[in-house]
Parts: sequence; C-alpha cells; structure tokens
Amino acid sequence: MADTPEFDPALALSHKFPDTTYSYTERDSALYALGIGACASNAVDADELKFVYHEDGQESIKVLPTFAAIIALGSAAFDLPGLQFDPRLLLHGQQYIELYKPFPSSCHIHNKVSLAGLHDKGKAAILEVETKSYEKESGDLLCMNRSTVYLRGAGGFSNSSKPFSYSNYPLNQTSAVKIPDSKPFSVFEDHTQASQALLYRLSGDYNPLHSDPMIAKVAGFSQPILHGLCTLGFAVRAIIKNICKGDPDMIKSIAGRFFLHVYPGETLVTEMWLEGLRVIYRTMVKERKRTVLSGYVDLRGLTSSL
Ligand SMILES: CCCCCCC[C@@H](O)CC(=O)SCCNC(=O)CCNC(=O)[C@H](O)C(C)(C)COP(=O)(O)OP(=O)(O)OC[C@H]1O[C@@H](n2cnc3c(N)ncnc32)[C@H](O)[C@@H]1OP(=O)(O)O
Repeated sequence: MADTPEFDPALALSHKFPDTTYSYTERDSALYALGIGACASNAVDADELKFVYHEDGQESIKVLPTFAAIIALGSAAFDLPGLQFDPRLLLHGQQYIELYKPFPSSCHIHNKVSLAGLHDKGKAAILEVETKSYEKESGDLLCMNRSTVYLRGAGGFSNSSKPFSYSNYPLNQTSAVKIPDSKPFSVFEDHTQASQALLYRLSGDYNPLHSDPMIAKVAGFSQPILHGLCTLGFAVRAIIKNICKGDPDMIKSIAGRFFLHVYPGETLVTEMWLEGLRVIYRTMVKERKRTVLSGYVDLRGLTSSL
C-alpha cells in the first residue's frame, strides 16, 4: 500500500486534462504497421502490403484501426493531483477503442482528454483515461480510446472501508469476456521478433520497461517486455486477416484486457469465435501456454464468404 495520505479522489475527478494535438503521415502509420508485425513473415502478403506500401492503383496506404491508440498516446498523462506512484511499476491493464470513420493516411488531430475511471484495489490503483480524437480540419470525431492503467503500489487511498470506485461509462463497454467452450472459428499463429518492442516503441511509446533491462528488473521482469498495445495490434491484425479478409474498415470497436506480459520473441496464438457481428478473441503465448490477452472486436458487417 502506498503512503498517499494526501490523495483526494474528489480532487482527482475534478482535474481538467489539457487538450493535446498529434500529427501523423503515411510514414508513421507504415512504421506502426511494421511494429505490430504486418508483412513480417511475408513481405508481399496480399492482405497486409497495403498497410506499408502503395499498391498499384491505390492512392495511399491504409491505416490499421489499432493505430487509434497511437493517436491518443500523447494524451496519456497519468499525473493526477496527489496521486503518487512509481512509473516503473505501471502496467497497461485494458484498452477500449471506438472507431467512427476510417483514418486518413495523414492527419492533424485534436485530442480531448478526461478521467473515465478511478478505482482503489488496495495493492494497486486503477486509472482510466478517455481520449476523443478529432480531425482538426473537418472537426470530425475519428475515434475514442479508453486506456486503463494498473498502478502497482498506488492503492489504499480510500477514505472509507468501502474501496473507492468510480467509472462514468456503460458496463457493456468493459473488456472482460467469457471465452466460449466451443472450438474456435479461426486460429492465427504469429511470431514476434526479439527486436519487436524496439521497433514498436518508435511509434511513440518510449516507456523504458520495453527497452531497458535494469528498469524491467525493477518492474519484476527478467527482461524488457512487449508493449500491451503491440500485443493488441497483433491480435486485431489476426482478426482483420482471418475474419475481415484484410479489410480494416470492417472494425467498429475493440476491447482487450492484458492478463500477462509477453516477452519479445515469443509466439502469439490468437483464437477467434464469431458471435453475430462480435469476434471474441483470446491470445496465448505458445511457449508458456498462457493467456496474455482477451477481449472482443465488433464488426460493421461480415464478408459474404463467412
Ligand atoms: C494510450 C495509453 C497507454 C497506456 C500506457 C501503457 C504504457 C505501456 O508502455 C505499459 C505496457 O504496455 S505494460 C505491458 C502490457 N501489460 C501487461 O503486461 C500487464 C499484464 N497483466 C498483469 O500482469 C496482471 O493482470 C496485473 C498485474 C495487471 C494484475 O494482476 P494482479 O495484481 O494479480 O491482479 P488481481 O489480484 O487478479 O486483481 C486485482 C484487481 O484488479 C483488477 N484487474 C486485474 N487485472 C486487471 C487488468 N489487466 N485490467 C484492469 N483491471 C485488472 C481485478 O479485476 C481485481 O479487481 P477486483 O478485486 O475488484 O475484481
């Protein structure tokens, strides 16, 4: 339990986050696609080349839907008044993304940030930050991200015997899913590279937990771990490939909960179940036979061949 006697949840909830901006070009979205393994095992993959290269007759490269989380990254300010925590112990717990229109291949973005949740789990504090991203030129809302961070050692701030818990969003948007007992509709196996986190970090998440062996040890890991959003990128890319037949614009929303860390170089096996327009998924590390991520992806429709 952290020594945070001055932490005042009401003060935290009234905190106004500053708006942020972000600009990207095709180069950024292509680098991101490579960071989540696009074309890693087949440089001319028919479903994935469009994310990194202009194919014949294509005006611009396509942007993957999980790039939404990169757009919101700069707004991930977790320094709330009075909340003390060791940033080296922060872990990404969950991510929820809503996509309102396909991303342009380059764009200037305006982010509006707010606190969507705050929970005292005793041994940890959970913080949920919501970011709405608008295209500057048109003013159109492009996407919404809700990032849940798990702050180990920062809990124990509740003033009453009932642990403090606040969230301002509907229960049906939580990332917890029940994995069906049935055989998966589809399974996709993919290898992360030993350098995966070093490549992924160039998209904007420079947390040294993913690159610095000493920081990783302080955080309790034998070596730097993969970014949670990189693992989520691998999982959603598997769904785009196996269920959406390579069409990223079929994705409407994405939810994922990180259960366990991934070491770069490990093999990810993503199982998918189709329930109407919802894909329930579970990603496991093959070498350790452990679930690292699960959640759901809602689709706008299904391809006729399914
Ligand atoms: C765009 C913005 C980006 C955000 C910044 C991200 C920065 C990045 O650089 C950082 C990263 O990418 S870190 C890498 C990815 N994340 C991980 O590897 C974490 C994997 N998960 C774990 O290790 C454990 O689940 C762990 C440690 C999280 C929890 O395990 P335990 O301590 O054993 O928890 P447990 O006792 O089971 O539960 C305690 C209460 O917490 C809730 N909870 C558990 N896991 C959660 C999770 N993943 N997300 C949200 N809540 C979670 C439980 O429900 C429980 O609450 P309750 O008692 O009320 O049920």
